[in-house]
Amino acid sequence: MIAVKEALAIIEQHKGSFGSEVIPFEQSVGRILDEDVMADRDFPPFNRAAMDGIAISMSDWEKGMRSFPVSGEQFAGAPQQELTHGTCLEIMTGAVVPKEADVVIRYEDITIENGKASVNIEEVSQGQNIHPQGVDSEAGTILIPVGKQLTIGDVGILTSVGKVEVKVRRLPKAALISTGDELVEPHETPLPHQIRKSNIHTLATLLKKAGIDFTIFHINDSKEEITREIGEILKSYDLILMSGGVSKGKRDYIPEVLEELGVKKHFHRVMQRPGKPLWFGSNESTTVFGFPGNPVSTLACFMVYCRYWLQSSLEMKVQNQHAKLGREIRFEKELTFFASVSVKNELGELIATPIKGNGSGDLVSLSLADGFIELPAEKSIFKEGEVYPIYLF
Ligand SMILES: Nc1nc2c(c(=O)[nH]1)N[C@H]1C(S)=C(S)[C@@H](COP(=O)(O)OP(=O)(O)OC[C@H]3O[C@@H](n4cnc5c(N)ncnc54)[C@H](O)[C@@H]3O)O[C@H]1N2
Ligand code: MOO
Ligand SMILES: [Mg+2]
Repeated sequence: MIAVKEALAIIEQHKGSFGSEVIPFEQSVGRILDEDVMADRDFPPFNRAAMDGIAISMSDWEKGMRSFPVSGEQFAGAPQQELTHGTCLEIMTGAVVPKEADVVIRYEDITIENGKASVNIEEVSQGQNIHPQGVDSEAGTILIPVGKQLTIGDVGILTSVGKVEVKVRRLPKAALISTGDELVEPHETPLPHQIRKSNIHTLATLLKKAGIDFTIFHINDSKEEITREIGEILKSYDLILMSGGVSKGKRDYIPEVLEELGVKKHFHRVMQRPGKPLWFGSNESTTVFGFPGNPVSTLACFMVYCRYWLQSSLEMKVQNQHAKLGREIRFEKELTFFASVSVKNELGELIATPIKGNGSGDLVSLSLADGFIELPAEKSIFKEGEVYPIYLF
């Protein structure tokens, strides 16, 4: 059995790589950019009026002019005009500042009467209310660097530079497999000795949230069936997430079958609760997580290990989150404890309060949980106010 830290290090060593793909910008938020996005022109691309008003020349102002005949209008979307010295042009926000003009004065600061604009303020400065060409970014500079996870703010940049399609890192194609003779579909009525599947649908929801395509399978607890089905599934998927069948039970065949099928075991069992029997391995094309079947274990193992594998594989820069314990908790075993917690934000601080539940089979208590807090194996008393890593759903 290995420690959590060692398990994570092994996962990092066995990260995947799925190449890249080109997708429409509409689908790009959350994806990892696989090219630099450059400014195709200056930002802004011309001296842009930042206020509605009039455009004048500073040299006229310096000569003492305070009243300017209006010689025309410069609207947004119209080609640049040339200002005749000794006059002004009315100008709208977003318009190109006319040639020879270098000051924009707001309508609030002028009075227009009989075709003449009189300025009502004492001072103006060269360039006022003008957003100069190239000040935000010059043509050719990198606006979004390779490796960045695209955000809402990036959509505006992509479209501004004409990137209707963008190269991103491809995501793994996943298979989700539930195992167990006791499981029936959610729409079915279970017999007294059966239960409805839940883990696989929780995992499916997590993958959907991550934008990962998946197919759901079910395999019964028969060694022949497991061998046949997994043998087939291994041929077409980058990632297999399984739930159940990895512990010590007489029909927990998953670890031995995977190894017989040539999937190399990288570790089996981690010094943690929940999720101790976690199995992780891979062959040249497919990575396999065998999550322990108890619902809280499956979820915790996905949150801690599978997400880490995805982040490593996609070379994402991730900042680990931490939270303060909302109340004292004791855990005597020499295992890392991933405690289910409800989380609230109190004046900018995350407060994680452990949820009372009945162990890793208690999926009802998960309804109150927002994530897991990681309490290290070396300690057994965790005091209110202490800060620990947190994995939020
Ligand atoms: N002798 C030992 N027994 C067990 C140990 C151990 O160390 N020694 N470990 C326990 C721990 S910890 C866990 S966690 C479980 C892991 O069990 P398996 O991964 O082998 O899973 P199963 O035996 O197939 O099922 C366990 C439990 O989970 C339910 N389950 C499974 N799949 C689903 C699903 N898709 N949706 C909902 N529930 C599911 C299943 O019905 C069982 O109740 O082993 C302990 N035993
Ligand atoms: O890992 Mo098991 O999840 O402790 O029940
Ligand atoms: Mg079992």
